[in-house]
Amino acid sequence: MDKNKIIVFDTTLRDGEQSPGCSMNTDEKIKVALQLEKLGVDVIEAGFAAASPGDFDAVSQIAKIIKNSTICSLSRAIDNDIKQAGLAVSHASKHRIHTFIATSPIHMQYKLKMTPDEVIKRAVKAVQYAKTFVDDVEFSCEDAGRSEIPFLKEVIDAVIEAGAKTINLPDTVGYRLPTELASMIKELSAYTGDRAIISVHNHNDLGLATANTLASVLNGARQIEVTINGLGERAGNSALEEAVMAIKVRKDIFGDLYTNINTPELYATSRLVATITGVEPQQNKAIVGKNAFTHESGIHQDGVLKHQETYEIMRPEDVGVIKDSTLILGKHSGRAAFKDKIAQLGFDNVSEEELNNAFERFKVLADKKKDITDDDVRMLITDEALNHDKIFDLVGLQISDCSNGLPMAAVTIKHNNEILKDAALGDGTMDAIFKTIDRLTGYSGQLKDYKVVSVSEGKDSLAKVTTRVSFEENSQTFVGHGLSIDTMLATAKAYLGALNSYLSQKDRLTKNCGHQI
Ligand SMILES: CC(=O)SCCNC(=O)CCNC(=O)[C@H](O)C(C)(C)COP(=O)(O)OP(=O)(O)OC[C@H]1O[C@@H](n2cnc3c(N)ncnc32)[C@H](O)[C@@H]1OP(=O)(O)O
Ligand SMILES: CC(C)C(=O)C(=O)O
Ligand SMILES: [Mg+2]
Repeated sequence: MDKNKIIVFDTTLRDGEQSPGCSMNTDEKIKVALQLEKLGVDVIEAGFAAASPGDFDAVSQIAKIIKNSTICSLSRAIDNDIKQAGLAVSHASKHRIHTFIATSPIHMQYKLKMTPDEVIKRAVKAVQYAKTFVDDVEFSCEDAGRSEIPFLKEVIDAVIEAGAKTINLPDTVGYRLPTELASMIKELSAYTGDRAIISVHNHNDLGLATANTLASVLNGARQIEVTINGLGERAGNSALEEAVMAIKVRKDIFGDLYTNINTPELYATSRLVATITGVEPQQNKAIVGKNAFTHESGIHQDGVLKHQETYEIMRPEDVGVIKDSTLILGKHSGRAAFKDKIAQLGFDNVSEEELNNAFERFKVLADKKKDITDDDVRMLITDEALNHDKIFDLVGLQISDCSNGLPMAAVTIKHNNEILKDAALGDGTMDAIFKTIDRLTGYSGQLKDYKVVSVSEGKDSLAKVTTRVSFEENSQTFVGHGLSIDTMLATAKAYLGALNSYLSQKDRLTKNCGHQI
């Protein structure tokens, strides 16, 4: 084992997906997993296989596709959870089961209603059962941050004896301060020695997740559990991009410690996750926020122009932010320049069909919009990749809405080579669009969330609409994406996109596991 290597365990697809409104379908999860592999993540926690047929399917598909990262599934210390996890990851070339049970007095007494002895027995049994499926078993002491150290030592001894190779000590509720966690990890990693790898998984309830992760690394943790954009339950998890860049930038502190992360892929990964989930990182978010490398005030601009390092501790290109793009695209650009720009932006898995469609849309856009920015191109390509399952395809939209009139929408949709047309009145233009689409498709969606952002600046900016819709009572929500210079057109596309996502997931689950959603 390399003592200086920090194993990066990404849990965007599991803990990240636990963020309210961040659920992804299998296709979307596969896209994120492929990007995480390209980023150089060591372990991808692809989901919680026993949670639902959709989760099981996503973990299994990812296990079949990813070659270079270990694929892991979470499971409670319950036989059926472990079995589902074992079956789902079995296809992977490198696979792991991550099983857990809470070890803090408050969780054991009130949630599990178990004595500490029962918890140890259950933990041992879980690890032993997981070992019948895979060799690589990780055990987590949930709420380790509020657990008693002597008890943690007992659990550690017992699960290592049962075969666990990684011991995760999560600060599940983000309670600890860096000094406290540093001393806990120091004591427990010294206690564990070479018997297992100590991992940390810190939540951000007090805004200290990354500080806690770094303090732990300096005190013996050799695996960090992190998420892209810091997504995760409640206030989120420690952000992968923050922890990795801190280790890289502060060589004076971290010495020979290193990760295998290909940092120029960080920005593209962050954009992909933000686009798929519809959850944008705040503008001032470290590393990947819109303002992370923007200098507004004169003194700062003067300093950066004279010597970049006066106000920048890392180069934007180190994290994949391309600032001064030399290749400007406009209405006279051809396919070659467009293709080149896509490669420059880091997209190397684009199919010929996606490229051609995006190029056609780029030409239409270039007729309407003077400057095509890198963000416009990035969005066109991502939008093509996310909307390829066009079971219902929007062909035309007409709307009318006056302050004293009746909001009306007329929609034309292509479905199975048939053209469907209808019109409806609504309480507003959007309502009229949704009602017409519902009537045409025969599916009645409930809109749970709607967001519109402008992709770049200016009145002619592209509008990017994200909808979150559920199509069955109290069921999972599906995300749809729409991109257009016209916000209402983008809205209609996003609503149909959510329906297409629902239908293709339903179809996939029926084919793959005989389950209905
Ligand atoms: C800190 C974390 O992030 S933990 C991971 C959180 N992720 C998830 O919960 C994934 C989504 N969850 C789900 O889909 C569901 O909760 C399921 C399928 C996992 C379980 O559903 P249900 O069987 O209906 O149980 P429910 O969610 O109501 O309650 C959880 C049960 O698991 C028990 N439990 C919780 N953690 C563990 C554990 N690690 N090992 C064993 N049992 C556990 C609880 O005590 C409770 O048991 P009880 O019903 O006897 O009181
Ligand atoms: C299941 C564990 C690792 C977890 O997510 C937590 O404790 O926060
Ligand atoms: Mg967690």
